[in-house]
Amino acid sequence: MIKNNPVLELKGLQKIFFPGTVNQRHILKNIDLKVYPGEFISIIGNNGAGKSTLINAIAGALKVDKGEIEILGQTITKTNIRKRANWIARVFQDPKLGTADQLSVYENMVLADDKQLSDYFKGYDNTKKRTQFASRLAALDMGIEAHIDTPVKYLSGGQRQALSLLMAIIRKPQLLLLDEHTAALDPKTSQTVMELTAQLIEQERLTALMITHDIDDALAYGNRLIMVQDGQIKLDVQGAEKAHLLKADLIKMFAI
Ligand SMILES: Nc1ncnc2c1ncn2[C@@H]1O[C@H](COP(=O)(O)OP(=O)(O)OP(=O)(O)O)[C@@H](O)[C@H]1O
Repeated sequence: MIKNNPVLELKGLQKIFFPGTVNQRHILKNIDLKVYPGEFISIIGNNGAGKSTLINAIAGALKVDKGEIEILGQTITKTNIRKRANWIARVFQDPKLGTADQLSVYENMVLADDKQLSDYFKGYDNTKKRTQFASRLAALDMGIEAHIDTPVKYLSGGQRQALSLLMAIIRKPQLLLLDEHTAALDPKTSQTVMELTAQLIEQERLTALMITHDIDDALAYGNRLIMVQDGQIKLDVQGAEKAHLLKADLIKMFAI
């Protein structure tokens, strides 16, 4: 099968914290990875394995010491986090991080959709945009559309995380990074947001990397699974191989 060009390519990524000191820690050890359009990759691994460091490096929140990062064949290793936001969107574990507390749901969505930001504040009739946003909120089926003018701080954690997700994808990013984005939610809400995530990724044909500690979710969702151990990719499976993976086998691998 001929594959498209990768959306993301990591070449020999290395990160060492506190180099040259007694606290030196080699966290990313020569990571090579190609991520193709439409892939939805779960990333699992022990605490401290380097998963968030990897995501931070891709998003531009952290500088790497060695290696290259490419998006759609363009090297972005030295591109700052703001510019990378043109291609990369992110949803964090804490629902509070993806939205602005004091602003309404509508205002938050305006900021996320900031291409026409000036239009919104020039007093234009934004009825069309409001209707569009309301219908996208209604599609989430989390009751947020009824609160479109409510400050986000009054939403539940699940509603807020669903809104963060919608805001992250509103401009169709080339790459969506999900950093344990359901971990702070109760089990039922976590499952609702997880299903919503999978649905949106499929509908919008997004490419996504999702860190999770939930092995069941890592197995049930996405079409590829990566295990990071001690700063290296220890397992990388997709398709039928992923579908046949057993939870017990993965748990055994954690112990190695
Ligand atoms: N900015 C930093 N400065 C120094 N050390 C850091 C920094 N960020 C992460 N580390 C260390 O790097 C190691 C890997 O952290 P990282 O957050 O990437 O792990 P993780 O796999 O995401 O773990 P978890 O599942 O617990 O979130 C940890 O030991 C952490 O303390």
